[in-house]
Amino acid sequence: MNARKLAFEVLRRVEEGGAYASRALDAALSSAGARDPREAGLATELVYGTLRRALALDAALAPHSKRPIAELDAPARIALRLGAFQLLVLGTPAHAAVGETVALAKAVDHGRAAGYVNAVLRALARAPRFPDPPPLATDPAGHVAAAEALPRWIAEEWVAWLGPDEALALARAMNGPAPLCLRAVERDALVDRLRAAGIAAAPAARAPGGVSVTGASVAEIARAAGGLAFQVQDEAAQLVTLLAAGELRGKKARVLDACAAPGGKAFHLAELLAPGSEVVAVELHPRKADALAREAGRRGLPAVRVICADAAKAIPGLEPGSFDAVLVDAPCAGLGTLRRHPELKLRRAPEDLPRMAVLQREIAASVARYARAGAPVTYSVCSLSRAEGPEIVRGLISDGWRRAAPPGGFPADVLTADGDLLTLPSRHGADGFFAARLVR
Ligand SMILES: C[S@@+](CC[C@H](N)C(=O)[O-])C[C@H]1O[C@@H](n2cnc3c(N)ncnc32)[C@H](O)[C@@H]1O
Repeated sequence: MNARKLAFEVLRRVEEGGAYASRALDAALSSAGARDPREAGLATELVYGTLRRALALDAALAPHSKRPIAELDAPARIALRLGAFQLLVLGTPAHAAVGETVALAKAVDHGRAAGYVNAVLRALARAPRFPDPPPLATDPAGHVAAAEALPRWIAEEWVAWLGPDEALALARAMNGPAPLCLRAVERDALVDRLRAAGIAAAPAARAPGGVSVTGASVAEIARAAGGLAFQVQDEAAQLVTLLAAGELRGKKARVLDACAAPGGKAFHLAELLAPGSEVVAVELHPRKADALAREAGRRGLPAVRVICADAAKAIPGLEPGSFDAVLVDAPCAGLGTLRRHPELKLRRAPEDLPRMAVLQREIAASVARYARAGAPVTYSVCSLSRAEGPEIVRGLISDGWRRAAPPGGFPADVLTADGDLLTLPSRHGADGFFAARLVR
């Protein structure tokens, strides 16, 4: 396996085919078969690093390119970014970074782009540097954007919401590796088994079912778990479910999960409730709804009942006022997950936020009718923007909802002054989530 070639092909699938980087990389690594772990590690670093740093790499390449990097054909742009990442971040010697990248470009488009890639990379190799960011004090968003290769509109949003220092720390954390966290009903037994197999595992800091693992793949964990059930799920996602379930933990209850696939929170809810409970998992897309139902069956969770429906409208078969809790884990821009999905930096646009907010507001307002009087409705997103978080809550409050107290013992360090959940990779290590628990 050639790590650079594999990374180049994965990056093309991401940019030209709209694939998720994590899925395209996993698929490419497994179809490359028996592999050298060092080459797999390099391929992973090249894919994630190039996507995370793409905007800064483009800025470094720009003075050496007659045409704007964004306007080049995708294979040339990807080759240039890959080469620049090796020169500027990995410190790869120029002959290898340039020569091997040009060889990749030669293999596509009858080698038309190779000469251009060669000339631009050679020029960069003579003066290998990123442009200096403007000072944080005078241009905070410009600094955050340039220093951490973040689109300026996201930097502006985070600076306005969280302040320049937190925005900078957050943008930096989004360029780091994402932790691996699991959820298990038999958490302590799982930690013991993983440790016995030589895997570094520890109880997560806040979620009672959470296990933090370092240095092992999911396949290695599954082998070491020896049949103990677990699910890969970030700690912040676990906290959202705990907020939604609240005092219902261990009790028989009916809970509605209005945006449910792939099912992490629905399965967690089913595990938290007493036997005889029901978790109605609603999902818009038929293929995702089918996969969710199959996975619930595979996990032996009969409490999960899947309905394929649009949660922004009346849901067939459901009685208003009939649920003890409602969770709205709404579709969102995903800005809290840039560590795991760095391609979102390039794929998202400012107009996504108001567009998502309209949908989020519609879904939340529509499904709230299914909560019985006094039952909590928890609204959550794995995104970090005011439009998708606090402003949605403000709208619901103006419609007559009020904030409910978080469940007893809920970790205080993930709660804002208003009592909403806000997790930041920079502060909590977990993914970026916003959630609010409301009642009427
Ligand atoms: C953030 S994801 C949910 C993640 C899920 N709760 C979990 O923990 O695994 C949002 C889901 O809502 C679905 N969705 C989008 N629009 C919807 C709608 N109008 N009604 C129901 N589901 C919708 C998406 O297909 C996606 O699967």
